[in-house]
Amino acid sequence: MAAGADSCFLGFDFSTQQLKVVAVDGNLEVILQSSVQFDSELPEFRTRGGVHIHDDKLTVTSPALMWVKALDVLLEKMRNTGFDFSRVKAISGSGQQHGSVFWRKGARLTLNHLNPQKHLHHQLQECFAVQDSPVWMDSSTSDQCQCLEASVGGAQRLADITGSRAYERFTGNQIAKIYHSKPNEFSETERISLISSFASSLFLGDYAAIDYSDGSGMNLMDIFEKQWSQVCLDAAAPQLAQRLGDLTPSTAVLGRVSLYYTERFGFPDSCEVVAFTGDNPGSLAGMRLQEGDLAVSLGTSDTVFLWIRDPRPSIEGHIFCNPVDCSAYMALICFKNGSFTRERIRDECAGGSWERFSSALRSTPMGNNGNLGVYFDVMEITPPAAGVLRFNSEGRRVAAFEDEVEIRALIEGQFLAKRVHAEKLGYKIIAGTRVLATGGASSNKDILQVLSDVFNAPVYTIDVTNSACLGCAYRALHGLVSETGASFTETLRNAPEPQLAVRPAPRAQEVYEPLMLRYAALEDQLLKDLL
Ligand SMILES: Nc1ncnc2c1ncn2[C@@H]1O[C@H](COP(=O)(O)OP(=O)(O)O)[C@@H](O)[C@H]1O
Ligand SMILES: O=C(CO)[C@@H](O)[C@H](O)COP(=O)(O)O
Repeated sequence: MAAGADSCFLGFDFSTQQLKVVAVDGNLEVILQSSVQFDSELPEFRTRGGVHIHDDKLTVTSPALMWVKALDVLLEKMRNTGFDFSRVKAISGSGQQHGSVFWRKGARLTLNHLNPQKHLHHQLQECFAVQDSPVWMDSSTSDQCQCLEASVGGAQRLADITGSRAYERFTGNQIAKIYHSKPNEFSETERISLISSFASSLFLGDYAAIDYSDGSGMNLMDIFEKQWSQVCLDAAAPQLAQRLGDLTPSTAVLGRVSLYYTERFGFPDSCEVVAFTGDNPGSLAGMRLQEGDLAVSLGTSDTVFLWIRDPRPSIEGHIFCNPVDCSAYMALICFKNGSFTRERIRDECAGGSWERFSSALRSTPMGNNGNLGVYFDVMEITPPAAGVLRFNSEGRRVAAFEDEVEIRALIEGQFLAKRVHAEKLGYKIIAGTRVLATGGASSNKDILQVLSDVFNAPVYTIDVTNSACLGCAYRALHGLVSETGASFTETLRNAPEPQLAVRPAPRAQEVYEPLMLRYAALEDQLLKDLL
């Protein structure tokens, strides 16, 4: 696409631990990256890792106002670096998936009349019927999940409609919980947004539609018809369709930025807002995933995802509508024990240093001399189990490993799980397979080496660890031309290609093939023991 070099596109990501932004110019070069860490830069909200874990250890929320204030701070940071907002032709963005924002009656009017002289968080503080938004780490809605599956005819039937069986963190089940446990707040709610559509609403100055791709993570949308499933809506709460508003293609232009941004920051009044989406769909765009590639995101959560044409929903994993091609889909598997578990082991076994953590990986052999572990500090999503288990080379359970062995056992266990579950979904590693890695931990080459060895495939990365932001800057650009039929791939053909980061070691296949079988058997045993 011929976008002038002096034009610019912004991609925001409202993720679990921070708000981030990437700006690319018309030549697709990254010209700015910035972020606001919730814990350290907005300490007044008292989050740890961006969230509040409640006393039941199952309910996990974040204050909706924290995300608003983070946007105030981020835009001011950008202005202070001299960023020229008048160049911005379009913006888009993403949010951690599944989380929900409950707007109070009257909030739309406030959004429509934002005063450019004041901060957003001052104007929107009364706008949330539920102050603490449920987020993806919540696993408190097992009852609602059972109820939803029963009302549509079972887990597989629900997956056939929505792309996933019922999952605790999925928005429909979270809405059902709020409807039953906070009836007053629910009746005060005029609109329910995903975090992605909440964020685009802030820029539009009006309620923004939920896009097909992030909408697929709600257990409420028919992913084939691309509309709300009435039977699912009815199972969650009454009159839900009007509270959710319309769905929209992920490539749609929703409208122009509100006057608030043109007057306060100097955005041009022609600046378009392209539908925001989920952070994993955003990453698919940022890494410009091709069919056959496997993406591994090592953010707060770990995820594995693929581009697929012919979706066959099952009771494990998720199918989402594809964010850049309306006729395609993406498959995703999510692991909750990702970065926080790596940080715990880093603190306990490497004195809090990633460098020492890495050096332990370098000094221990592939296969860890047969020592293997499962590290589910909190109830895992894939598979639904909790606990930390360690086994020595004879398959006997042991209470502890030495520090270096523990570090390798954690990382090998995490990646063996990813390969085992990707293969369960039908994915086969073949010659030519590329593993594309992203997220905070993808900056660690020693972690990537283990990933490459376990998958016996080369691992590629892009320059920007936050591929969701980059992908959304790309999506902003593509949104401007998508109505002409221009494909995302064609529009972004000149964007930088992912670069080879590491190759598998020669004996990797020989070492990890048997370990995969051992790991799969171990997980099966863990699940049987729980029954
Ligand atoms: N050198 C490193 N090695 C391993 N993990 C790292 C390293 N640097 C950062 N991380 C991890 O990256 C995580 C943040 O990843 P990020 O993708 O930014 O998260 P999110 O988008 O979910 O907010 C941190 O929690 C941290 O554990
Ligand atoms: O629940 C899921 C995906 O289904 C998570 O992947 C969230 O989308 C959180 O993302 P990060 O903040 O970890 O990137």
